[in-house]
Amino acid sequence: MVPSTTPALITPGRQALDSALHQLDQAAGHLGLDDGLRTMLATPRRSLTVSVPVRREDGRLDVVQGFRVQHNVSRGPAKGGLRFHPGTDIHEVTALAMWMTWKCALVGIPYGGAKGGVAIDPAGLTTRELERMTRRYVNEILPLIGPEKDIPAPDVGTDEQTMAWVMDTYSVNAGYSVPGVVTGKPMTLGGSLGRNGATSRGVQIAALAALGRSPEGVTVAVQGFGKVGALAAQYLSDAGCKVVAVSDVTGAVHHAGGLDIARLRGHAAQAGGVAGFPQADALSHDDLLELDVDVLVPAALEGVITEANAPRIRARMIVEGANGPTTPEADEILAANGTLVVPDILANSGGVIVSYLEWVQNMQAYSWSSGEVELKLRDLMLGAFSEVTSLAAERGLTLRQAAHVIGVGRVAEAHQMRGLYP
Ligand SMILES: NC(=O)C1=CN([C@@H]2O[C@H](COP(=O)(O)OP(=O)(O)OC[C@H]3O[C@@H](n4cnc5c(N)ncnc54)[C@H](OP(=O)(O)O)[C@@H]3O)[C@@H](O)[C@H]2O)C=CC1
Ligand SMILES: O=C(O)CCC(=O)C(=O)O
Repeated sequence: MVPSTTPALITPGRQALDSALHQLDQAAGHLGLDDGLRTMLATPRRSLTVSVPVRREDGRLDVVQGFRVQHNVSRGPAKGGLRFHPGTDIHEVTALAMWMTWKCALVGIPYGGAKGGVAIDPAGLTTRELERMTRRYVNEILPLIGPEKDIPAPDVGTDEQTMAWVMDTYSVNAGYSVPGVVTGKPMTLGGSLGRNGATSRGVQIAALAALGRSPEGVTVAVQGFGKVGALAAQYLSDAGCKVVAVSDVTGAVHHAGGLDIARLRGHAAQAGGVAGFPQADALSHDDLLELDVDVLVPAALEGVITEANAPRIRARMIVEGANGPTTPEADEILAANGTLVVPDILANSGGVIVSYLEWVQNMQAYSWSSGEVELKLRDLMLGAFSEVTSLAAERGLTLRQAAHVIGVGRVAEAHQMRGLYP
């Protein structure tokens, strides 16, 4: 079922899609789904590629590609983030949209899966250029999105300011304010308490649940120090773990006695990255992934744990803050070596869970306290965690296989009940 690809055409995005299709194929096998339904689940429902003109401050006109893929809408409106990254392509966005479908089904929120992206480096644009580009991209995907159709949110390279521009562009076209069209918004535009740190809080909840013992002194390495990685490091450190290493594009830093994460966040904000943090030694990007730690949290991009480095991974547990950081070949090696992998669609589901809570608040024009949001987040995540670990134990599956069997199974059931599948 995994389509064959010419080696010369294999981009990181294509590799991510191949991984997602492989995981679907395995789950479909466990569920005994027939070929027609498998093909339906492997195929995005809607897939849009757009050209986005970007007028630069010096008058130049660049044209970049943008995408929005709705992988599945059988359980509700499509939901998923917007990624601004130079390496983004249609394959990557399709893979990320497919993972959103299984993630929403796994944690039991009434959404399908989507993802969007623009192949651009936001750090290379001025704020005005970024705003113009975002608004133009949103205008291009306008027919697809809406609070009852498809609701974007932040991902790599986007933030609450981006979401504010999405909300405004959509609202200007509608003629009235539509806060429910996007989540991860600033509080002043209808954002939810707790959304900023939600993915990281979820990573902490998943890691502590998987550890099943006191976090005191548990050693952690975190790859990626953006929205997810920095706060995951903070929350794990707050819980008593010793975060010994973190990295971002500027480099990796290590301190065996434990990094002061609050100080490191201050340094990264000032210096533009973690490199050069005075209370730590420099480390290579590759070495960070191979440190002898209790917990490794990949929180950057896909395909960083592969068959090449998996045999050298010494972490006892991997908690996937990122989407798709581990390839299927690496998964097999890690399973054989006894490394527990808490899979992305479970470990990083805190973000979309609180996005759902934000959307529910928007649709009711009502707001919940941070305590209420946190309680609902914990309930949904721990409920899914317990279902995944029980099924894994019962059927002798890895946590990723069990999570996919549950997520894919729920979507397949929705198709069958609706009769969309003849
Ligand atoms: N934001 C969210 O709510 C959710 C995000 N995710 C996933 O989490 C991951 C991170 O997203 P998010 O934190 O939002 O993105 P950000 O853009 O906020 O941060 C990405 C981070 O990754 C770093 N990075 C990129 N490449 C490398 C590399 N090769 N080695 C080390 N660090 C690297 C970046 O470094 P630098 O800053 O120096 O560029 C940055 O610190 C993605 O996989 C995303 O899909 C999953 C669920 C929800
Ligand atoms: O919050 C959301 O809606 C989606 C977050 C996201 O893109 C993800 O979970 O990968």
